Amino acid sequence: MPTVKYQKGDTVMGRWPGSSLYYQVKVLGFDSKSQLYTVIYKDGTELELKEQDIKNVTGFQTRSRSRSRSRSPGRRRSRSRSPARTTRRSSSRTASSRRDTRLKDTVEVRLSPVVSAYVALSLSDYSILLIVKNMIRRNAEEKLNLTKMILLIFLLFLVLPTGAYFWLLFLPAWVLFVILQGNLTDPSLINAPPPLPPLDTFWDAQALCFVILWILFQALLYILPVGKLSEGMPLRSGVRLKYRTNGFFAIMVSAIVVAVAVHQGADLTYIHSHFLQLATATFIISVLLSIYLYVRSRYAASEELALGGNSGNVVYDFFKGRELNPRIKNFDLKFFCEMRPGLIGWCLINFAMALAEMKKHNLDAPSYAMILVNLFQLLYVVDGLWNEEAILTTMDLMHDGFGFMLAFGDLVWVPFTYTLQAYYLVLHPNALSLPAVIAIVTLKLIGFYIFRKSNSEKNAFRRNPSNPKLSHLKTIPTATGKSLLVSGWWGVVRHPNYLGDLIMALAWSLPCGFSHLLPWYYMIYFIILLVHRDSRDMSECRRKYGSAWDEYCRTVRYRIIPRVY
Ligand SMILES: NC(=O)c1ccc[n+]([C@@H]2O[C@H](COP(=O)([O-])OP(=O)(O)OC[C@H]3O[C@@H](n4cnc5c(N)ncnc54)[C@H](OP(=O)(O)O)[C@@H]3O)[C@@H](O)[C@H]2O)c1
Ligand SMILES: CC(C)=CCC[C@@H](C)[C@H]1CC[C@H]2C3=C(CC[C@]12C)[C@@]1(C)CC[C@H](O)C(C)(C)[C@@H]1CC3
Repeated sequence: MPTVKYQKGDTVMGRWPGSSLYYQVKVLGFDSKSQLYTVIYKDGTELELKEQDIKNVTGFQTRSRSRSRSRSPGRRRSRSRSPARTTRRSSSRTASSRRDTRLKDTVEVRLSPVVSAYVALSLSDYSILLIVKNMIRRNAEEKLNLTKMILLIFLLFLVLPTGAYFWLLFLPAWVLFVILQGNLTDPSLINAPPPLPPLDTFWDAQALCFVILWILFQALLYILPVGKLSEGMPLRSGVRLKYRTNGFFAIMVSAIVVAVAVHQGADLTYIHSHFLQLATATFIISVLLSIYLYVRSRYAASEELALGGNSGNVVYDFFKGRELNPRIKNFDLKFFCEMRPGLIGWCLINFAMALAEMKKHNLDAPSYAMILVNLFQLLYVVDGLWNEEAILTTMDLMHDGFGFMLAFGDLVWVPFTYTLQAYYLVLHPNALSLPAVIAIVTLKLIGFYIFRKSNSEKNAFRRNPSNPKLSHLKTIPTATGKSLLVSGWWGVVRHPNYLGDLIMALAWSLPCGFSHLLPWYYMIYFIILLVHRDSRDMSECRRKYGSAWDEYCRTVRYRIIPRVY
């Protein structure tokens, strides 16, 4: 390699992809075509890095002594000494922000593609594989722990590229399954699926027109120059995109329009009687949208792509999503789909189910159970839209590509499975005593309080770390320049917002009673979703923040439920 800067066999410092951490690596070779160096970390991990992600060891040793003791992140355990190890915890914002400024020069991260054994995996999935690898080793060392092993198999299944094929088929099939179950007198999540209805019952052109009209109506409300223009978090390029956060306005206008339509004689119980056809129509739209997203992502610049979902495996990338913020002019497709048609549609469907219940059982008013489910979920959605800006600091908006998973999740999964409790109650009434109502309402309020307070605390901190209202909170500085909250809600557990969300989910299922598992589906799904998101976030944060994250985990020991998990 005569003209290249680093030679085969050189020991250099290589940037760990997606972070600002450098580890000692050995150069194995250089590919002049791709201009990438193949390097090997101490634990045997091979990666391909760009020249700009490599530095001389000498510069590092003079800058910081502790750096020389680093190991690669793949091997790092909680006690490891990694380059970004921070032992000092700062309770003063000034101290941490001073350090933040000093470290600014290490913030910019340019990723080099990972091309090796895990070619089809995203980087976060790659980190999950490393966790799984560690778990297998530890499980072999310790005694086999059944729960850990189940989690392990589940995680492996989620990250394997072949998993994408499975999920592509499973998710729509599951929506169909629960919708068909909800129509049975004796639904069951564990019995064999009911026989498929004839194919033509799935299709209804009118249902498709209604869905298209609904999406266009929401798009119109979204583009109206009403409400705040909020800034998203800085992208890798440093740019901050602007988002029209007028979700609360959108749900208010939608409510007025629906009320006027009902007053004019529109029969919303159509939604209950054509639930399957509406779901099919929305599914078709989500598939078309995902195809469009995939095709346009092929023309997107590399800095516009998410870190995951760019494996080269078409099915996997189609499923995960490649482009981070696909936009048509200022119209942000991901933000719109996540916050508008499905979310507001969820409330519309719930309301229609309440009307269907009244019609079916000749009631003057919906049952207590139906009222509770409607009000609880309405509160959840309205709160999400009122605090719409906070969504800009969540994982989906900041890190995930927009592909089938989110398009289908936002447009089909949310409105057609999150409404299952209300859908179930139409045919399966459940009488509630007053004390039961009071107990369930109390539970919901507790969950909501934890959820809202913790989300707002993190959002306020991420938007302005020097916010005087947060100056009493302890923080841990990290090598990226961002700090981590280590007291307040984020000092109780690592995901207090998930805890609040789970308590609320419990309060949503309780009104439906215990006769069937179907209305508990959301609770079960949600536990799986949040446990998975938590591990994904853990590995993502470990990769980003290195040993500062390990220190956070040592200080805040539990993930979601204090002293339990
Ligand atoms: N109903 C549903 O179907 C559903 C599904 C999923 C999620 N949710 C809800 O949506 C909300 C957002 O969830 P999310 O999954 O996006 O995760 P999140 O908890 O809002 O975001 C995780 C991110 O927060 C930052 N963070 C973590 N620990 C921190 C600390 N100690 N101090 C400061 N920042 C910290 C990290 O990002 P940075 O460090 O990069 O900022 C991390 O990646 C949650 O309330 C969740 O319950 C609802
Ligand atoms: C297809 C599958 C199984 C998964 C896709 C996940 C997707 C449905 C969720 C991922 C993030 C979720 C989310 C909300 C709704 C469901 C998701 C999009 C949320 C908009 C619900 C309202 C809340 O107030 C919120 C905090 C704004 C939520 C943000 C995350």
